[in-house]
Amino acid sequence: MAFPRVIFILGGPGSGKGTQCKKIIDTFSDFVHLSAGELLRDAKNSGSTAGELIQKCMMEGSIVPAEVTVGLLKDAMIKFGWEKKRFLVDGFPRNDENYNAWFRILPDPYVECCLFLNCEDDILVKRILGRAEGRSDDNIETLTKRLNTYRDSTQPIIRRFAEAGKLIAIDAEGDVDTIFNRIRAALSL
Ligand SMILES: Nc1ncnc2c1ncn2[C@@H]1O[C@H](COP(=O)(O)OP(=O)(O)O)[C@@H](O)[C@H]1O
Ligand SMILES: O=c1ccn([C@@H]2O[C@H](COP(=O)(O)OP(=O)(O)O)[C@@H](O)[C@H]2O)c(=O)[nH]1
Repeated sequence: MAFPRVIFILGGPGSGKGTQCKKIIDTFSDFVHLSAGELLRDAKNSGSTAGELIQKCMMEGSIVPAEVTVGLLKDAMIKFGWEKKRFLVDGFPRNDENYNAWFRILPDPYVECCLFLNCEDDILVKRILGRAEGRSDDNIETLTKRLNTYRDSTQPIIRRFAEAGKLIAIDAEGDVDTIFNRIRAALSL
């Protein structure tokens, strides 16, 4: 049985995960972009039973329980063709619970690497407060909590990938195309 190939994309809120994933899928047709945050927002808006919990976590800048997120990611991968594509899993795994659930629930998927978009907090804040998507969590109060969650829960996961020899760190400061070229070079695309 073939397994899906996965590249996790991590980085702080506003580090450019969505922007760079879009550029990758627009340029290379064998990639599929799965944003964990988008899947959660879609589930919330479609009246899923987990909707209230998702809304609460997003407004608190905390992390939705893994069984919800992994279920959505798994369903999306199956929909796109489980073993045929290279999946860019954006914004996940964000904490130990996410990380452990991924490997517990999914049948030993092949994780190529974790791409880490590295960006200082002051730039993250500027980008998020300038993002014009009308997201209810893009306000300074929730953003402060998201940055704390990123530091306390997600950065240890990034270190975990580094220790496993699976981390590709990218300088995510600069213009969008310069960063995209760094990613292409790092992934040999
Ligand atoms: N390299 C960059 N320079 C300036 N602004 C950027 C850059 N990359 C992304 N942005 C902008 O910053 C905001 C956050 O980017 P986004 O890709 O949504 O980040 P994330 O998915 O990591 O939260 C968006 O408004 C986006 O247009
Ligand atoms: O695997 C995930 C991905 C996202 N989120 C929630 O969704 C929010 C927005 O995440 P997204 O990746 O869309 O945006 P970012 O914060 O990186 O800009 C986060 O603050 C979390 O509350 C989550 O709980 N688990």
